[in-house]
Amino acid sequence: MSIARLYHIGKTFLNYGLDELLPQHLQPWYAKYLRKCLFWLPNKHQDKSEGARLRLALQALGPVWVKFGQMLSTRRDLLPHDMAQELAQLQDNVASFDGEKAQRLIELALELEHISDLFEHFEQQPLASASIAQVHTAQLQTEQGLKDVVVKVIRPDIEKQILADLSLMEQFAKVLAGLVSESRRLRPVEVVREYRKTLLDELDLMREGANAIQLRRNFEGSEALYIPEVYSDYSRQNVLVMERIYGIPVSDTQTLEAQGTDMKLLAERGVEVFFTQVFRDSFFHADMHPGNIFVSYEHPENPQYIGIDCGIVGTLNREDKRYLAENFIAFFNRDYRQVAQLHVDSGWVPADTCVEEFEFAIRTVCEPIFNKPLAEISFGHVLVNLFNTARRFNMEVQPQLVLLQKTLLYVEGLGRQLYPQLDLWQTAKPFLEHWVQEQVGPLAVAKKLYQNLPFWAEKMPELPDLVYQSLKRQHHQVPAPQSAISKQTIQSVLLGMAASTFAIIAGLCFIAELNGASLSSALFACLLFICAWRKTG
Ligand SMILES: Nc1ncnc2c1ncn2[C@@H]1O[C@H](COP(=O)(O)OP(=O)(O)OP(=O)(O)O)[C@@H](O)[C@H]1O
Repeated sequence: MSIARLYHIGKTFLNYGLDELLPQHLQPWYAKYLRKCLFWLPNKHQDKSEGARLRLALQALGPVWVKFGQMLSTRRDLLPHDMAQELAQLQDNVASFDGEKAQRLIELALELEHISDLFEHFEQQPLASASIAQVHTAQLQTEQGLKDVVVKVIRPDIEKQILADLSLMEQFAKVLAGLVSESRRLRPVEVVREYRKTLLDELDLMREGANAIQLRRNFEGSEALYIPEVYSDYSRQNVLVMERIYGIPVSDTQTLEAQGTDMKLLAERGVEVFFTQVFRDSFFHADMHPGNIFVSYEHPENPQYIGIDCGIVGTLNREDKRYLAENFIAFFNRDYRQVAQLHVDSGWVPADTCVEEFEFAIRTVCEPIFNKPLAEISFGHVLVNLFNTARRFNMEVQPQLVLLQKTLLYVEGLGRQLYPQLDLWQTAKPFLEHWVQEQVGPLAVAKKLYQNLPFWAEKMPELPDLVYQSLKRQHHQVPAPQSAISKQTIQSVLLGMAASTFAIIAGLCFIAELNGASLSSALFACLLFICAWRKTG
């Protein structure tokens, strides 16, 4: 750890008066004493608000801290609203690095003698430059002809810098948590650890490439979302080559309106794409800030999103998805008992939680939200409130849910910016209800049968053998008078098995939309079940 860097960080903190963010009565005496000793580092920005001072300090400390501030701005569950708003203004204003250097890095990574061995034309002047990577345009000869591509390359030596700053950040977080017990509520160590993981993931472009390929596959042929093609043969840990897209930045509402984009449809599609990613695919783009979303120039009446930068993605398991969907539905039905019960059932809060008390707490926090018209309610804020309440009842922090809530806030903000009257609940409700229905309705049963089919297909040939052996055993063991009854039982078992087979066939035909075959198989299954039942009598 560099002493000079440590001093620089401490100086910046004090010059922006960040020590004053902690109320005096919470500061231990030795911290106050130390502050007095450092008299030559006064707060030079007393005229500014706390949020503005924090924003400026992070900006002064460089990209790793700026990105940290950007991440914090999305943690509305941890920060006061005005501070989060301030931090949301943080933009990475980084100078680009030398284009020739970028070219050399690409040549080295792709083992090229010269960049022209692979690319027809490589533009040394970067198209964009961000804190971690820089993007250059080029043309690539592919099987489909000459294609416009972009080459993303990680800044040289950035990893060392990031690791050094991250370890300093971790030390600060530990000191803060140790010195001021009140600050533990903000879980500084945990927040920094989460940030570390996100940042280190972003340093691996192979990972980003793989995520983009998966998302592209999930939305193949979709009218709502397009993900550019990744040329994985030319992807390395620090270099990513992908199709160049031409689109209107989603924040440029003026151009979108000028070309006659159906803004309502565009806003609704944003919500639809998000819920599809979460509930259908369990794989969602979790870095949906406006710089990563474009809208195609084509078909403004049927607008299509284009998504880039798939470095951060989230996933949810089946149970999380189901409880989440049911939570939303219960919440919008104002069924707080159900919300509380779902939190217990899902294991998000301990099993011994008093459901009545929890229900009451949720009601207290959430009922005021319904003072607004339904169309104005934010799903993201509903989740923030729910999680904050649940945390008081010892809910463990679930990183996948935090990521989801953060993305939801982005999606909502974006949707309302495009079309202020966007009714999120009306857009999402049919989707959620349909999804829940699919999980518990007859289709779900049929699907489960379908999923278990390989197991039954494997076991089926063994069944006659098993029945035969069981008959043989009975024949040897059971005394004569009872064998007549056993025969009936066996017949009933066999009929039951045949009935089950036809029920499975009916389910499969239903999935394959062969309704006639499904109905007749179902009828036949019923008939066999009745026969089996009569045999038991
Ligand atoms: N496939 C593409 N086609 C056209 N432009 C692109 C493409 N990919 C990236 N860009 C441009 O490069 C910019 C930076 O790309 P990207 O967001 O992937 O980099 P980043 O380093 O992850 O930035 P940040 O972390 O700030 O989001 C984008 O905002 C966009 O302008």
